[in-house]
Amino acid sequence: MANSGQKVVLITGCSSGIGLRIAVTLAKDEKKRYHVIATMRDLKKKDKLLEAAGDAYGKTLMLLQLDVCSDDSVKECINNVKDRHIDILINNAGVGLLGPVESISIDEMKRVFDTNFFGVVRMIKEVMPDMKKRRSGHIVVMSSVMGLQGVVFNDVYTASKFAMEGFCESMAVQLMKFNIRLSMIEPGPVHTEFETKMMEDVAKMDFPGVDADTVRYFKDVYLPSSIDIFEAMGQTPEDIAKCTKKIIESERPRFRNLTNSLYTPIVALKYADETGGLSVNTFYNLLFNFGPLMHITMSILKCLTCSCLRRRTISP
Ligand SMILES: NC(=O)C1=CN([C@@H]2O[C@H](COP(=O)(O)OP(=O)(O)OC[C@H]3O[C@@H](n4cnc5c(N)ncnc54)[C@H](OP(=O)(O)O)[C@@H]3O)[C@@H](O)[C@H]2O)C=CC1
Ligand SMILES: CC1=C(/C=C/C(C)=C/C=C/C(C)=C/C=O)C(C)(C)CCC1
Repeated sequence: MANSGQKVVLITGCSSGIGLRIAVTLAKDEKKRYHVIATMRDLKKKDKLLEAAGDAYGKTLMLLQLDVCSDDSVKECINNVKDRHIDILINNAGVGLLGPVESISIDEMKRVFDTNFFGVVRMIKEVMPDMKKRRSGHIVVMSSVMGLQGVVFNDVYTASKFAMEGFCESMAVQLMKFNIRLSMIEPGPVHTEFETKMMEDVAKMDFPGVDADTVRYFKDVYLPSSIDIFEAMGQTPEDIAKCTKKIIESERPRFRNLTNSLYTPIVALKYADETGGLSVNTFYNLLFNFGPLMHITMSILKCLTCSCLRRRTISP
Protein backbone atom coordinates (compact mmCIF):
# COMPACT_ATOMS: atom_id res chain seq x y z
CA MET A 1 0.00 0.00 0.00
CA ALA A 2 1.38 3.43 -0.87
CA ASN A 3 1.95 5.76 2.10
CA SER A 4 0.47 9.25 1.72
CA GLY A 5 2.76 11.42 -0.36
CA GLN A 6 4.36 8.43 -2.07
CA LYS A 7 3.99 8.33 -5.85
CA VAL A 8 2.61 5.09 -7.30
CA VAL A 9 4.84 3.95 -10.17
CA LEU A 10 3.86 1.02 -12.40
CA ILE A 11 6.62 -0.40 -14.63
CA THR A 12 6.19 -3.03 -17.36
CA GLY A 13 8.80 -5.66 -18.26
CA CYS A 14 10.65 -5.91 -14.91
CA SER A 15 11.89 -9.52 -15.15
CA SER A 16 15.25 -8.36 -16.54
CA GLY A 17 17.33 -5.53 -17.98
CA ILE A 18 16.26 -1.91 -17.91
CA GLY A 19 12.82 -2.51 -16.34
CA LEU A 20 14.29 -4.51 -13.47
CA ARG A 21 16.88 -1.81 -12.78
CA ILE A 22 14.35 1.06 -12.93
CA ALA A 23 12.08 -0.80 -10.46
CA VAL A 24 14.93 -1.40 -7.99
CA THR A 25 16.37 2.11 -8.34
CA LEU A 26 13.00 3.77 -7.59
CA ALA A 27 12.13 1.29 -4.81
CA LYS A 28 15.47 2.11 -3.10
CA ASP A 29 15.00 5.88 -3.40
CA GLU A 30 16.65 7.37 -0.29
CA LYS A 31 13.61 9.56 0.39
CA LYS A 32 11.20 6.66 -0.20
CA ARG A 33 9.18 8.81 -2.60
CA TYR A 34 7.93 5.88 -4.69
CA HIS A 35 5.63 2.93 -4.24
CA VAL A 36 6.82 0.71 -7.10
CA ILE A 37 4.50 -1.79 -8.77
CA ALA A 38 6.93 -3.94 -10.74
CA THR A 39 5.16 -6.09 -13.31
CA MET A 40 6.19 -9.01 -15.50
CA ARG A 41 4.35 -11.45 -17.72
CA ASP A 42 5.82 -14.57 -16.07
CA LEU A 43 6.07 -14.34 -12.26
CA LYS A 44 8.25 -17.47 -12.28
CA LYS A 45 10.99 -15.09 -13.46
CA LYS A 46 10.73 -12.88 -10.35
CA ASP A 47 13.90 -14.14 -8.58
CA LYS A 48 16.37 -11.77 -10.29
CA LEU A 49 14.18 -8.77 -9.43
CA LEU A 50 13.56 -9.83 -5.82
CA GLU A 51 17.25 -10.53 -5.28
CA ALA A 52 18.13 -7.05 -6.57
CA ALA A 53 15.28 -5.41 -4.60
CA GLY A 54 16.36 -6.98 -1.28
CA ASP A 55 14.42 -5.63 1.71
CA ALA A 56 12.55 -3.09 -0.45
CA TYR A 57 10.31 -5.97 -1.54
CA GLY A 58 7.05 -5.83 0.39
CA LYS A 59 7.82 -2.26 1.50
CA THR A 60 8.39 0.13 -1.47
CA LEU A 61 8.21 -2.58 -4.13
CA MET A 62 5.41 -4.98 -4.94
CA LEU A 63 4.95 -7.44 -7.79
CA LEU A 64 2.04 -7.96 -10.20
CA GLN A 65 1.61 -10.16 -13.27
CA LEU A 66 1.17 -8.24 -16.52
CA ASP A 67 1.41 -9.28 -20.17
CA VAL A 68 1.10 -6.13 -22.27
CA CYS A 69 -0.10 -8.23 -25.23
CA SER A 70 -3.25 -9.31 -23.36
CA ASP A 71 -6.21 -6.92 -22.95
CA ASP A 72 -7.46 -9.04 -20.02
CA SER A 73 -4.07 -9.08 -18.29
CA VAL A 74 -3.79 -5.29 -18.60
CA LYS A 75 -7.30 -4.76 -17.16
CA GLU A 76 -6.77 -7.34 -14.39
CA CYS A 77 -3.44 -5.77 -13.39
CA ILE A 78 -4.76 -2.21 -13.14
CA ASN A 79 -7.86 -3.47 -11.27
CA ASN A 80 -5.40 -4.84 -8.66
CA VAL A 81 -4.02 -1.34 -8.05
CA LYS A 82 -5.75 0.60 -5.24
CA ASP A 83 -8.39 2.90 -6.83
CA ARG A 84 -6.62 2.16 -10.17
CA HIS A 85 -4.54 5.19 -9.17
CA ILE A 86 -1.15 5.35 -10.93
CA ASP A 87 0.94 8.53 -10.76
CA ILE A 88 3.75 7.38 -13.07
CA LEU A 89 3.40 4.72 -15.78
CA ILE A 90 6.71 3.46 -17.23
CA ASN A 91 6.18 1.52 -20.46
CA ASN A 92 9.39 -0.46 -20.67
CA ALA A 93 8.37 -3.93 -21.98
CA GLY A 94 9.73 -4.56 -25.46
CA VAL A 95 11.23 -7.14 -27.80
CA GLY A 96 13.83 -6.88 -30.58
CA LEU A 97 13.76 -8.34 -34.09
CA LEU A 98 16.83 -8.60 -36.31
CA GLY A 99 17.67 -9.94 -39.78
CA PRO A 100 16.74 -9.84 -43.47
CA VAL A 101 12.98 -9.26 -43.79
CA GLU A 102 12.73 -11.93 -46.53
CA SER A 103 13.24 -14.56 -43.80
CA ILE A 104 10.95 -13.00 -41.17
CA SER A 105 7.27 -14.04 -41.17
CA ILE A 106 4.49 -11.46 -41.00
CA ASP A 107 3.31 -13.19 -37.80
CA GLU A 108 6.69 -12.58 -36.13
CA MET A 109 6.47 -8.93 -37.22
CA LYS A 110 2.96 -8.65 -35.78
CA ARG A 111 4.21 -10.03 -32.43
CA VAL A 112 6.83 -7.27 -32.26
CA PHE A 113 4.20 -4.61 -32.98
CA ASP A 114 1.81 -6.20 -30.50
CA THR A 115 4.40 -5.77 -27.74
CA ASN A 116 6.35 -2.65 -28.67
CA PHE A 117 3.49 -0.56 -30.06
CA PHE A 118 0.09 -1.97 -29.07
CA GLY A 119 1.47 -2.96 -25.63
CA VAL A 120 2.10 0.72 -24.90
CA VAL A 121 -1.27 1.72 -26.39
CA ARG A 122 -3.10 -0.82 -24.17
CA MET A 123 -1.37 0.51 -21.03
CA ILE A 124 -2.04 4.16 -21.88
CA LYS A 125 -5.71 3.46 -22.71
CA GLU A 126 -6.11 1.68 -19.36
CA VAL A 127 -4.34 4.23 -17.18
CA MET A 128 -5.07 7.54 -18.89
CA PRO A 129 -8.77 8.00 -17.91
CA ASP A 130 -7.90 8.03 -14.18
CA MET A 131 -4.99 10.44 -14.78
CA LYS A 132 -7.33 12.72 -16.79
CA LYS A 133 -9.89 12.65 -13.98
CA ARG A 134 -7.20 13.68 -11.47
CA ARG A 135 -5.62 16.17 -13.91
CA SER A 136 -2.31 14.64 -12.95
CA GLY A 137 0.13 11.96 -14.14
CA HIS A 138 3.36 11.14 -15.94
CA ILE A 139 3.60 8.60 -18.75
CA VAL A 140 7.11 7.44 -19.64
CA VAL A 141 7.78 5.39 -22.76
CA MET A 142 10.99 3.45 -23.36
CA SER A 143 11.58 4.15 -27.03
CA SER A 144 15.06 3.87 -28.60
CA VAL A 145 17.52 5.62 -30.88
CA MET A 146 15.83 3.30 -33.36
CA GLY A 147 12.63 5.20 -32.66
CA LEU A 148 14.35 8.22 -34.22
CA GLN A 149 16.56 6.71 -36.91
CA GLY A 150 16.46 3.40 -38.73
CA VAL A 151 19.27 0.88 -38.45
CA VAL A 152 19.89 -1.63 -41.22
CA PHE A 153 18.52 -5.17 -40.60
CA ASN A 154 16.51 -3.82 -37.63
CA ASP A 155 13.71 -2.80 -40.01
CA VAL A 156 10.61 -4.06 -38.16
CA TYR A 157 11.86 -3.27 -34.66
CA THR A 158 12.65 0.26 -35.85
CA ALA A 159 9.18 0.55 -37.41
CA SER A 160 7.54 -0.48 -34.10
CA LYS A 161 9.49 2.22 -32.21
CA PHE A 162 8.75 4.82 -34.92
CA ALA A 163 5.06 3.94 -34.56
CA MET A 164 5.28 4.53 -30.80
CA GLU A 165 7.11 7.84 -31.30
CA GLY A 166 4.41 9.06 -33.68
CA PHE A 167 1.63 7.91 -31.32
CA CYS A 168 3.27 9.69 -28.36
CA GLU A 169 4.02 12.86 -30.34
CA SER A 170 0.29 13.05 -31.15
CA MET A 171 -0.96 12.08 -27.66
CA ALA A 172 1.32 14.57 -25.88
CA VAL A 173 -0.70 17.57 -27.07
CA GLN A 174 -4.06 16.56 -25.55
CA LEU A 175 -2.43 15.10 -22.42
CA MET A 176 -0.84 18.50 -21.71
CA LYS A 177 -4.38 19.93 -21.48
CA PHE A 178 -4.98 17.52 -18.55
CA ASN A 179 -1.63 18.29 -16.85
CA ILE A 180 -0.37 14.81 -17.83
CA ARG A 181 3.29 14.71 -18.86
CA LEU A 182 4.53 12.34 -21.55
CA SER A 183 8.27 11.58 -21.77
CA MET A 184 10.09 9.38 -24.24
CA ILE A 185 13.46 7.86 -23.44
CA GLU A 186 15.70 6.91 -26.36
CA PRO A 187 18.64 4.76 -25.27
CA GLY A 188 21.33 3.68 -27.70
CA PRO A 189 22.74 0.16 -27.25
CA VAL A 190 22.39 -1.09 -23.64
CA HIS A 191 23.98 -4.28 -22.28
CA THR A 192 20.91 -6.36 -21.33
CA GLU A 193 19.36 -9.68 -22.25
CA PHE A 194 17.93 -7.81 -25.25
CA GLU A 195 21.37 -8.13 -26.88
CA THR A 196 21.91 -11.79 -25.88
CA LYS A 197 18.38 -12.77 -26.98
CA MET A 198 19.03 -11.19 -30.40
CA MET A 199 22.36 -12.96 -30.81
CA GLU A 200 20.77 -16.28 -29.77
CA ASP A 201 18.03 -15.75 -32.37
CA VAL A 202 20.63 -14.96 -35.04
CA ALA A 203 22.61 -18.11 -34.22
CA LYS A 204 19.47 -20.17 -34.94
CA MET A 205 18.59 -18.38 -38.21
CA ASP A 206 18.80 -20.21 -41.56
CA PHE A 207 17.55 -17.32 -43.70
CA PRO A 208 14.97 -19.07 -45.92
CA GLY A 209 14.33 -17.15 -49.14
CA VAL A 210 17.30 -14.82 -48.69
CA ASP A 211 19.93 -14.41 -51.44
CA ALA A 212 23.56 -15.15 -50.58
CA ASP A 213 24.68 -11.50 -50.86
CA THR A 214 22.07 -10.30 -48.35
CA VAL A 215 23.01 -13.07 -45.89
CA ARG A 216 26.67 -12.06 -46.28
CA TYR A 217 25.92 -8.35 -45.72
CA PHE A 218 23.96 -9.29 -42.59
CA LYS A 219 26.33 -11.85 -41.07
CA ASP A 220 29.75 -10.58 -42.24
CA VAL A 221 29.18 -6.83 -42.41
CA TYR A 222 26.32 -5.72 -40.13
CA LEU A 223 26.72 -8.12 -37.20
CA PRO A 224 30.46 -7.47 -36.58
CA SER A 225 29.82 -3.70 -36.82
CA SER A 226 26.88 -3.88 -34.43
CA ILE A 227 29.00 -5.85 -31.94
CA ASP A 228 31.61 -3.08 -32.23
CA ILE A 229 28.94 -0.45 -31.55
CA PHE A 230 27.62 -2.34 -28.51
CA GLU A 231 31.16 -2.71 -27.17
CA ALA A 232 32.18 0.88 -27.84
CA MET A 233 28.96 2.66 -26.90
CA GLY A 234 26.93 0.20 -24.85
CA GLN A 235 25.40 1.69 -21.69
CA THR A 236 24.29 -0.25 -18.60
CA PRO A 237 20.72 -0.66 -17.34
CA GLU A 238 21.85 1.44 -14.34
CA ASP A 239 22.65 4.34 -16.71
CA ILE A 240 19.12 4.19 -18.12
CA ALA A 241 17.55 3.83 -14.66
CA LYS A 242 19.41 6.97 -13.48
CA CYS A 243 18.18 8.89 -16.58
CA THR A 244 14.63 7.70 -15.97
CA LYS A 245 14.73 8.77 -12.30
CA LYS A 246 16.02 12.22 -13.32
CA ILE A 247 13.20 12.58 -15.88
CA ILE A 248 10.37 11.67 -13.45
CA GLU A 249 11.85 14.03 -10.83
CA SER A 250 12.31 17.03 -13.10
CA GLU A 251 9.84 19.93 -12.91
CA ARG A 252 9.67 20.27 -16.69
CA PRO A 253 10.80 16.94 -18.17
CA ARG A 254 11.96 17.03 -21.78
CA PHE A 255 9.65 15.26 -24.24
CA ARG A 256 12.51 13.35 -25.86
CA ASN A 257 15.48 12.08 -23.86
CA LEU A 258 18.49 10.55 -25.59
CA THR A 259 20.57 8.76 -22.93
CA ASN A 260 23.86 8.24 -24.80
CA SER A 261 25.87 11.31 -25.81
CA LEU A 262 28.12 9.10 -27.96
CA TYR A 263 25.12 8.24 -30.11
CA THR A 264 23.74 11.79 -30.38
CA PRO A 265 25.84 12.79 -33.43
CA ILE A 266 24.53 9.70 -35.25
CA VAL A 267 20.91 10.73 -34.65
CA ALA A 268 21.82 14.36 -35.43
CA LEU A 269 22.71 13.30 -38.98
CA LYS A 270 19.01 12.87 -39.66
CA TYR A 271 18.07 16.35 -38.45
CA ALA A 272 21.03 17.95 -40.20
CA ASP A 273 19.64 17.22 -43.64
CA GLU A 274 15.95 17.42 -44.55
CA THR A 275 16.54 15.33 -47.68
CA GLY A 276 17.22 12.38 -45.36
CA GLY A 277 20.04 11.20 -47.58
CA LEU A 278 22.88 12.16 -45.22
CA SER A 279 22.23 9.44 -42.62
CA VAL A 280 21.46 6.79 -45.24
CA ASN A 281 24.69 7.53 -47.14
CA THR A 282 26.73 7.82 -43.92
CA PHE A 283 25.47 4.49 -42.59
CA TYR A 284 26.08 2.93 -46.01
CA ASN A 285 29.67 4.21 -46.12
CA LEU A 286 30.40 3.32 -42.48
CA LEU A 287 29.18 -0.21 -43.12
CA PHE A 288 30.29 -1.06 -46.64
CA ASN A 289 33.24 1.24 -47.35
CA PHE A 290 34.78 2.02 -44.00
CA GLY A 291 33.86 -1.20 -42.14
CA PRO A 292 37.46 -1.98 -41.06
CA LEU A 293 38.08 1.70 -40.27
CA MET A 294 34.93 1.70 -38.16
CA HIS A 295 36.22 -1.35 -36.31
CA ILE A 296 39.41 0.53 -35.44
CA THR A 297 37.49 3.72 -34.63
CA MET A 298 35.15 1.82 -32.33
CA SER A 299 38.10 0.13 -30.59
CA ILE A 300 39.69 3.54 -30.00
CA LEU A 301 36.35 4.91 -28.80
CA LYS A 302 36.06 1.94 -26.46
CA CYS A 303 39.47 2.75 -24.97
CA LEU A 304 38.57 6.42 -24.63
CA THR A 305 35.39 5.56 -22.75
CA CYS A 306 36.77 2.76 -20.59
CA SER A 307 38.15 3.38 -17.12
CA CYS A 308 41.61 1.79 -17.60
CA LEU A 309 42.79 4.65 -19.84
CA ARG A 310 41.28 7.26 -17.51
CA ARG A 311 43.06 5.61 -14.55
CA ARG A 312 46.43 5.77 -16.40
CA THR A 313 45.94 9.40 -17.43
CA ILE A 314 44.80 10.45 -13.96
CA SER A 315 47.51 8.77 -11.86
CA PRO A 316 50.94 10.42 -12.55
N1 LIG B 1 18.96 -3.15 -24.82
C1 LIG B 1 19.04 -2.17 -25.69
O1 LIG B 1 20.04 -2.00 -26.41
C2 LIG B 1 17.91 -1.19 -25.81
C3 LIG B 1 16.62 -1.50 -25.36
N2 LIG B 1 15.61 -0.57 -25.52
C4 LIG B 1 14.25 -0.86 -25.04
O2 LIG B 1 14.31 -1.04 -23.63
C5 LIG B 1 13.20 -1.82 -23.21
C6 LIG B 1 13.68 -2.91 -22.25
O3 LIG B 1 14.53 -3.78 -22.97
P1 LIG B 1 15.84 -4.44 -22.28
O4 LIG B 1 15.77 -4.27 -20.81
O5 LIG B 1 17.03 -3.96 -23.02
O6 LIG B 1 15.68 -5.96 -22.69
P2 LIG B 1 15.24 -7.25 -21.85
O7 LIG B 1 14.99 -8.30 -22.87
O8 LIG B 1 16.21 -7.50 -20.73
O9 LIG B 1 13.86 -6.81 -21.16
C7 LIG B 1 12.69 -6.78 -21.90
C8 LIG B 1 11.56 -6.95 -20.89
O10 LIG B 1 10.33 -6.86 -21.58
C9 LIG B 1 9.54 -7.96 -21.13
N3 LIG B 1 8.47 -8.29 -22.08
C10 LIG B 1 8.59 -8.76 -23.33
N4 LIG B 1 7.36 -8.98 -23.85
C11 LIG B 1 6.46 -8.67 -22.87
C12 LIG B 1 5.04 -8.70 -22.76
N5 LIG B 1 4.28 -9.11 -23.77
N6 LIG B 1 4.48 -8.30 -21.59
C13 LIG B 1 5.24 -7.90 -20.55
N7 LIG B 1 6.59 -7.85 -20.58
C14 LIG B 1 7.18 -8.23 -21.73
C15 LIG B 1 10.52 -9.08 -20.95
O11 LIG B 1 9.91 -10.11 -20.19
P3 LIG B 1 10.29 -11.66 -20.42
O12 LIG B 1 11.44 -11.88 -19.47
O13 LIG B 1 9.03 -12.37 -20.02
O14 LIG B 1 10.65 -11.83 -21.86
C16 LIG B 1 11.61 -8.33 -20.21
O15 LIG B 1 11.27 -8.18 -18.86
C17 LIG B 1 12.56 -2.37 -24.50
O16 LIG B 1 11.41 -1.59 -24.80
C18 LIG B 1 13.63 -2.13 -25.56
O17 LIG B 1 13.04 -1.92 -26.84
C19 LIG B 1 15.83 0.67 -26.09
C20 LIG B 1 17.10 0.99 -26.54
C21 LIG B 1 18.20 0.11 -26.41
C1 LIG C 1 25.39 3.35 -35.30
C2 LIG C 1 25.78 2.55 -36.49
C3 LIG C 1 25.46 1.25 -36.65
C4 LIG C 1 24.82 0.40 -35.64
C5 LIG C 1 24.00 0.80 -34.68
C6 LIG C 1 23.44 -0.09 -33.68
C7 LIG C 1 23.83 -1.53 -33.67
C8 LIG C 1 22.55 0.42 -32.79
C9 LIG C 1 21.85 -0.39 -31.79
C10 LIG C 1 20.84 0.18 -31.07
C11 LIG C 1 19.96 -0.60 -30.24
C12 LIG C 1 20.33 -1.97 -29.85
C13 LIG C 1 18.75 -0.08 -29.90
C14 LIG C 1 17.74 -0.85 -29.29
O1 LIG C 1 16.59 -0.38 -29.11
C15 LIG C 1 25.76 0.53 -37.90
C16 LIG C 1 24.48 -0.01 -38.49
C17 LIG C 1 26.71 -0.61 -37.55
C18 LIG C 1 26.38 1.44 -38.99
C19 LIG C 1 27.25 2.47 -38.48
C20 LIG C 1 26.52 3.35 -37.50
